[in-house]
Amino acid sequence: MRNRTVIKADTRDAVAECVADRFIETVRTLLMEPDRVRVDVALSGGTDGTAVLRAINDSPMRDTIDWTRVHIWWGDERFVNAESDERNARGARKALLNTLMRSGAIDGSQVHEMPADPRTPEEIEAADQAENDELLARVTRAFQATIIEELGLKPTMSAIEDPELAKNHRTPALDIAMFGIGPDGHFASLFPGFPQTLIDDANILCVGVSDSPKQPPLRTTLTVPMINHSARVWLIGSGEAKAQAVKETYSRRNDPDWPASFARGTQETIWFTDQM
Ligand SMILES: O=C1O[C@H](COP(=O)(O)O)[C@@H](O)[C@H](O)[C@H]1O
Repeated sequence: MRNRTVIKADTRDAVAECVADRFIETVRTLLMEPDRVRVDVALSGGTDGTAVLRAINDSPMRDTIDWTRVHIWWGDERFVNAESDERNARGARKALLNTLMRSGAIDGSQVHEMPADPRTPEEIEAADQAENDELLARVTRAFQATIIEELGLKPTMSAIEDPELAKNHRTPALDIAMFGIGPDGHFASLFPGFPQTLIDDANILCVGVSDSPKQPPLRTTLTVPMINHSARVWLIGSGEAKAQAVKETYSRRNDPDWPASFARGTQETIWFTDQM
């Protein structure tokens, strides 16, 4: 098993601060690598994910990062109107990104939001599951093309026969992917017993969920193959409500009933908690 670690802090706030400190230090270190052009990170919504972003925002070390070379992604998103408070991206803007954008440290081209629902409330109300599935399939296919364009070329490029061409292609990979863990053990929008959790085709990087057990029902999410190409996968679960999920997801391997048990970074996989 590749590098599974638990980092424990005493309180929920201390967990968020600990992740924030590690995030800042890791990004700074990566940006110092001689060949490094940029760092790509995936953020999370939810209570823990948003607390981490606030802690980064409040850190005296925040501005020691050269944010002009940091690109922002999300592990999952709620497929609702772009301005909805339910959007993980909107939560992230309020907690951190607005500060960075206002100061000019980050610009819009570095922020890669997952798609929002373009429909009117009436159209959403009238849509059936088949229409939702079709729309989600369409927008996630388009977003997958963005991932490939930004983070590497086609994940199947290793199959290309021309070795010279193949050398220039890499599997899309994030440098840091952070996830909150739900009390049911979900991470991103990969829920217990859901088929999306079981996708193991490396060509499928991003998919839709039209019947999420957690509101809102329509979502987009990175898949396990995409997540597990990340160098560093960080899972955050604080508070008593997450205690069992943290324990089960850390101690199990690839258990569909505890989706975060599938998480595995190529360099490190860390559970941050105040519970174990
Ligand atoms: O719906 C979601 O839930 C998880 C966990 O959220 P929490 O409120 O239980 O901490 C979150 O990580 C994910 O990004 C979000 O879409």
